[in-house]
Amino acid sequence: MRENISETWLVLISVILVTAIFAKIILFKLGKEDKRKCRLPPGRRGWPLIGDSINWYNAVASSHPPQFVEEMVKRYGKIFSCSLFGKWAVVSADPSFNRFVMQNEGRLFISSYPKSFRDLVGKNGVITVQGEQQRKLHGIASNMMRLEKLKFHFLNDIQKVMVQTLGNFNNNQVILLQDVCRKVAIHLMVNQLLGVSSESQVNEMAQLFSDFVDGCLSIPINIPGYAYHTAMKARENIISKINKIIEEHRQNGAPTEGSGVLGRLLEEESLPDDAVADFIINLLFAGNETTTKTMLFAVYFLTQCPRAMKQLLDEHSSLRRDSADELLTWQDYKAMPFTQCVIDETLRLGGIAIWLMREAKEDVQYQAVHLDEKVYSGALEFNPWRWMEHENEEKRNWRSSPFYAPFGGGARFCPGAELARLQIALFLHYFVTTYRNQIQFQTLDVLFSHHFPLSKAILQSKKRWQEEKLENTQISATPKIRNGVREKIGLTMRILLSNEWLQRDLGFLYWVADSSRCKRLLGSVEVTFMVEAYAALDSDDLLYLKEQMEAEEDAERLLRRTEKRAFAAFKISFGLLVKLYVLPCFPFTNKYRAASLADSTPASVPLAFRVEPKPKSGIRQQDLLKKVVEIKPKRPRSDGNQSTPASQNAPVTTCKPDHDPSKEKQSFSGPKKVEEQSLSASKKSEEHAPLGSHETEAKPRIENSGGGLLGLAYDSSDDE
Ligand code: HEM
Repeated sequence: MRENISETWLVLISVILVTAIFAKIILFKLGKEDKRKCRLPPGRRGWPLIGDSINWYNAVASSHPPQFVEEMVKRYGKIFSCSLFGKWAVVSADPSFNRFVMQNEGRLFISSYPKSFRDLVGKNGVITVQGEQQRKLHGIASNMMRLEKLKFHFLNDIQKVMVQTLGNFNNNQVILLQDVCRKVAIHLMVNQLLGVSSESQVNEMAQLFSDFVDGCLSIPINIPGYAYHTAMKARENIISKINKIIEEHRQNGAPTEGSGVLGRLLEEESLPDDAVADFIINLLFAGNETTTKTMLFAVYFLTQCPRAMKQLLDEHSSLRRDSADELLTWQDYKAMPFTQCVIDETLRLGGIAIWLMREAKEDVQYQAVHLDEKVYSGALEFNPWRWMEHENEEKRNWRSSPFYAPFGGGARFCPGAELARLQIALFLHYFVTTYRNQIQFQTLDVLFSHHFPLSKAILQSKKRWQEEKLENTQISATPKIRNGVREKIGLTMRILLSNEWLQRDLGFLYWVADSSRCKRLLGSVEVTFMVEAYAALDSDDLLYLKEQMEAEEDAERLLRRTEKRAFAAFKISFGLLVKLYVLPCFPFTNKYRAASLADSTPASVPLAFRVEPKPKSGIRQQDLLKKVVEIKPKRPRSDGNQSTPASQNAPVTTCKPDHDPSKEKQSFSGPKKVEEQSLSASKKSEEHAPLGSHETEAKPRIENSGGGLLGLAYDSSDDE
């Protein structure tokens, strides 16, 4: 009996609990639980506690960050409310309201950051302080980096660092573009903030700065092994170095030149030591990642848009000094109008500072106006020429325009804006003029590793790329992206045969990296051409092969068998390589020796081709190759293994007319044709699109959508 009673109670309690939970869910969903809702703009509460946090996060981590906001704007209007990370938030995509919020900093709204972040960047820095103190520090920062000071204190130093850092990259190395930009930006920071210039000191500080910056955007777990912990340690070390410099400065007086922002701060201002250290660390945080990303995105967009690249190169070639050691002058910097358009367009489309947080009873402000089609026609295209249009003159004023605010506004307007623009312009100058041959005719494969830390496999692959001393063949890799999901890597191989470069697509392989879910999935394997067979054969072999191929069907059978074997060899040789999703991108000197394929994979090499050389016949090698490769390529499989877009993300950025993947898919008709195809596309667009013109065929197009902070992508030839 007792047992029965307690069971009934248990059931009753469970029913009450479940009902309460459901009631809570329903109330949350109806938005009735929180009375404040009626004071908020239209919107929704979403799921209890979680609200829209997952949707928000998925969008921000995807290749199209504004996606969530776009959807909400469609439903509720440009200012809406939602629940993010357990708090009510107001999100604004309205230019005028955004401006109002920025102008009312400190009055109606305040900038706010989590405690873990404040602990790291320092409680006394310009970013973290409020009110009078913020105004004071902001004034100092703006004064230190204002336009008139740049020509005296920064112009030459930036160039020296640039020349030195870029010069340290060896042409025979495969270097990731993001590594280049990161290194340049960090070295600039060390030099300009601390005035340090000796190589060993710069390297030591660069490592500390780099550890610090990594931790700023990481999960705040202060336990050894975590990036945040490493960053806290780096912060301590940076502070002790700064204190040492302060001490030296007090003992020896200011150095005559090159004392950096720190030296000038000590000379001109009277801040307490701990405030000096936090001031420097705040600048480091605010200036480093933003500048790195802008450099990276600028080169990425340019490589997707040969017409813009050409115009930029022309502009900079006309500035090139007689002697390589001669530095650019301030007049040179002022004579870069197109470069300024490229910078503006990169800042607009790249979404570097994609959202700014303000607290006013837990409000969030979001800026999505840069990609608003109503404000910018062809908003998702990289179109630097738009900034030359008369109608955009007003809009372009990045200090006051409500439609273009890459550096924020109001009391927290970026004090480093002019400096950043100078750095990026000079970076573009030295980058494109130094590496023009590598980048002029090649697509630079830039890959963004924001989402994932470099895995061991990637590092191994990178090492392998660097170690291989490959001749006669160049390989480039391109990520294939569909619906915002990085699906696989496409490899293109160029082989030097009889002084002519043949170019073939090797197929797309292996790992699917689902950027929104941070997962790696195994994709299908396809090889469409027997390129490896070219590599393993010399022209005599090919002639012999031709003789062997009397009957069409025999030839086809033989080729199919060879293709299979060649692919097996390819798989072994490149198995590791193709798992890259951080790409070798620059300079384009990866080489592959034909023999190395055979050497490394003796069991799988197509033995049928290992024949005695025959005397040369009059048949032209390229006709023969044409014949060989015109055998119908394997069609890509469309079975369940084929990688499918796992996310609902909108597709991503690409520049269409200059890179037409459909051409790559055409049957191969001789090396010249391939070269012509790739060159004529860019040539045509150059010829038919004069400066400032906007014919659609010449204008680089960003397909579907894009421009997010966290990812950009490429056309997928699979889509056809
Ligand atoms: C392309 C590069 C850059 C972009 C896109 C950028 C963007 C921004 C934006 C949007 C803000 C406003 C943040 C807010 O309102 O909460 C800001 C603030 C700031 N930026 Fe930049 N920035 C860049 C480069 C730099 C550089 C090179 C420095 C200095 C070395 C710098 C130093 C600062 C500082 C100190 C603040 C905080 C100002 C304050 O809170 O009073 N930035 N930046």
